[in-house]
This record gives sequence, structure tokens and C-alpha cells, in this order.
Amino acid sequence: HRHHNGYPYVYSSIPFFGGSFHFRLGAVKCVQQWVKDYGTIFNVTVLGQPMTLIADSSLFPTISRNPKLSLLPLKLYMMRVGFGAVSYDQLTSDVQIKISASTRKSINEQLGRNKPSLEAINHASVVKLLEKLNLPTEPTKVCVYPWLNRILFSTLMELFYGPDLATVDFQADFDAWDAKFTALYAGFPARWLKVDGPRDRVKNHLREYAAKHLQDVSTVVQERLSICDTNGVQQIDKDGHQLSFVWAMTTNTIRTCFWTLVHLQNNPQAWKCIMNEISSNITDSTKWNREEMDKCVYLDSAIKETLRVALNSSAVRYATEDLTLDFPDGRQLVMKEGDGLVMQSNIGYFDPERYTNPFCYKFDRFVEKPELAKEFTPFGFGKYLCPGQYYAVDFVKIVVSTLMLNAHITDFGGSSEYKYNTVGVYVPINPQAITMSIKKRQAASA
Ligand code: HEM
Repeated sequence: HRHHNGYPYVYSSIPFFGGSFHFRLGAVKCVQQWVKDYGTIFNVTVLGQPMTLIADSSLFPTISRNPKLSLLPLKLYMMRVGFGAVSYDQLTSDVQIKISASTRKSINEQLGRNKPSLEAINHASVVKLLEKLNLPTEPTKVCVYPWLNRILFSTLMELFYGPDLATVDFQADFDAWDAKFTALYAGFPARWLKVDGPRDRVKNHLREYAAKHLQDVSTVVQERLSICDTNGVQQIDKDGHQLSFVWAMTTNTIRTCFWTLVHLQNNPQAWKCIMNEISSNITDSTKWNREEMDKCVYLDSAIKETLRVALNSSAVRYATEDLTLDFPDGRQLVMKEGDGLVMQSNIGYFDPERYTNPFCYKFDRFVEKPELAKEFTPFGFGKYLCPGQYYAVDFVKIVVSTLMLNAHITDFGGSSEYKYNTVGVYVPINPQAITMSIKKRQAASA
């Protein structure tokens, strides 16, 4: 119950899941109620673990700047239970920190803001996506989520690894394992969930492919492998390290593309506005052009809005030793080594004073109120900020603009709720429910 920190505890009669049981219907409304009842700092059991939940963004800088608060314990746990890197946590903490820092540096150098290599991969993404889309000349009905998932997964895998890796069978194994990610996170063994086989096959395939095509895979992947070698990571953990990259790179990005498409299609005025913006700014739909894309401010706002509503933005940190946080408002938080906290950042994103109609998708919200973007951090905090964030946003822009300029979409229909217990951007509860008819645009604007 964390008596030592003196903050209230949210009691729940639900074993193991505790208060987090209520998150299955969305964390925001539930946390908003708790804030009314208990204030912006309180303790709650999340999947068997007591956590201190912080729902006031003015306290986040004190947390994210404290060097004794780390994401590493969670990463090590996920490496073991999620990615099957069973001996990764036996590496000394110095080595783990070194691996983490080197992989971040590597991705930042390749995909950081304004890096020429980011522009190059963006251009390659446009070309590869057009090839993978292979748009039919006659209207063809598709289930949007599985259709997009297949195209975007194979596009991303081909860009970072190379051709012929992401076969249909490989992706089926990956999806079967990923569908159980929340249950793995909750501590259920992969064997019980029957995803040990699919996960092993995915990892074996990744290992064999990378060994055979080492010279041809992207620099990010080459460096990720060599960082493991230099730091004495065992093969089983090296495989888990690869899988964690594939997961981080594909899942959230693909789902952000999906929900952006769904929200824009469900709002014809929004679709039309962004279509006009893209058609008037992008002169050649077969090339990446940063300057032109930067003019598409409504598209940028729509993507932010997708991340606002379709992601339970929150960040976990653990105390690596006993510490006391002194917040600017005079409050303190006493933490013992091993205590975990959650910065529940999306509570701020649903504050009705700043976000009018916060539970509605408003594609132009961030154009109307550009100041909101300053505090909007769906990619995490401080030194654990997502290193793929610039590529992720560019990729979603590429997908939406490529579809708008090259495809003709009709009969968009069906709906699905968010699966709120997803780790990351929500998957749709019913992935088959949303359908559309798609064909190649006659006069592609090139
Ligand atoms: C919309 C898409 C994406 C979202 C919402 C997202 C979000 C995040 C978040 C929230 C974190 C953890 C930060 C924290 O806890 O403070 C993270 C970590 C990470 N992301 Fe992303 N991400 C996305 C796309 C990508 C892409 C495209 C890549 C790679 C090309 C990537 C690579 C990574 C990696 C490697 C980490 C772990 C960083 C570390 O080890 O410290 N992500 N991401």
C-alpha cells in the first residue's frame, strides 16, 4: 500500500489486477475520478504491483530529470517475459545501461531530426510503400486493419531488414505473439498462452536472416547486432533484442496509421481538408520532400490527435535507490528502492479547460491551438524518449498522403472500439469490422 509515502491508496476488491482492472474501459475517465477522490498523487495496484500514480504534468520534470529513477527495471522485465530474452537481466547493470545508451545513440544517429539518413529512409519508404500497396485498378473491398497491417508490416520490415523476411507465415507468428503481449506483461508464461512456438519461430527467422544478409540490412539493425556482440550478450538474448526492435518499430506505427485513416474517413470534412492540403503542397507523390510535407500542418495535427486519443500515454519509472522527490509545489514523494511510479501524462490531454470536447477526435485541434503541442509528449520523457519518433511521424504522413494521392477510397464503413488494455497504441477490438473499397486513382498526381 506504500504507507511510507503517505499518499492515499485506491482500494479494490479485484485480486491481482487491483485498481487497474477498471482501465479495461479506458484509463482516462477512471483516473479522472480518482484524481477527484484522492488528488493528483495516489497509490494503486497495477497487475499485482503497487504503483504510485502521478496525474499532474507540472511534477513530471522533477521525475524525468532524477537520475535515480529508471525505466531499466521495466525493460529488463519485458525483455524476459515479453521477448523471451531469459538471461538478459543477468548482465551487470553497467552493461545493460551501456547497451541501452548505445542502441539509442545508434537509432538517433540514423533517424534523428534533420539527419540525412532519415530523409533517405523516408524517400525509400515512399517508394517501397507504393510498391507494396500495388493498388488494384478495379474497386476492391478490404478489411482495413488486416489489409493495412500486412502492407505496412512488410514495408517496414523490408526497409530495415530486406526482402523476403516478412512472409505471411512470419507475420502470422508475430501477430499471434503480439496479440498476447498484455498477458505476457501481466506475467502469464508464453507457454500457457501458446505463443512460445510463434515467438521462437520469429526470433529464429530473424537471426538466420540477419546472419545471411548482414551486409544488406539497415545500419540500425547492423549496429544493434554488433552492440550485443561487443557487450557479450548471449544468443538467446540477442534474438530477444532483435524482436524488441521489430516490435517497437512496427506495432505503434502501424496502429497510428490505421486510426488516423479511420478517424479522417469518419469525418468527411477532415478528409477533404487534409486531401486539399496534401494535393496543393505535395508536387510528386513518388518522392519524399520535407519542405513540402512540413507545410501540411493539418495532417500533422491529425496524427497528434490520433496519438492523443488512441494511446494511453503514460511512462513508468522505478527507484534504483531510496530517494525523495521535492516537487515545485512543495509536495514530496518518498520512494524506497524498487518502488515504481507512473506519470499518467494523458490526464492532461483530456483536461476540458484546454482540450475542448476532450473525448472527441478533432483533427485540427493542434492547428487551432498550437501551444498544446508543447506539452504533448506521446513519445515519452527525458532520456527514455522514443528514438524512432521522427521516423514514426514521417512514416504515418507518408502512408496517409500516399493513400490520399494514389488511391480512391469509397464505402468506408463499420466501427470498432479501442482495446484499452493494449500496450501502446490501441488495437481495434474487432479488427475485421472496418471495411472499405479501394482502387488506384486514375490520374495519380505525380
Ligand atoms: C507512433 C509510433 C511510436 C510510438 C507512439 C512510440 C512510443 C514510444 C515510447 C512511449 C517509448 C518509451 C519511452 C518512455 O517510456 O519514456 C518508446 C521507446 C522506443 N521506441 Fe518508439 N514509438 C513509436 C515508433 C517507433 C519507431 C518507428 C521506432 C524505430 C524505428 C521506435 C523505436 C523505439 C525504441 C528502440 C525504444 C526503446 C528506447 C530505449 O531503449 O530506451 N519507436 N517508443
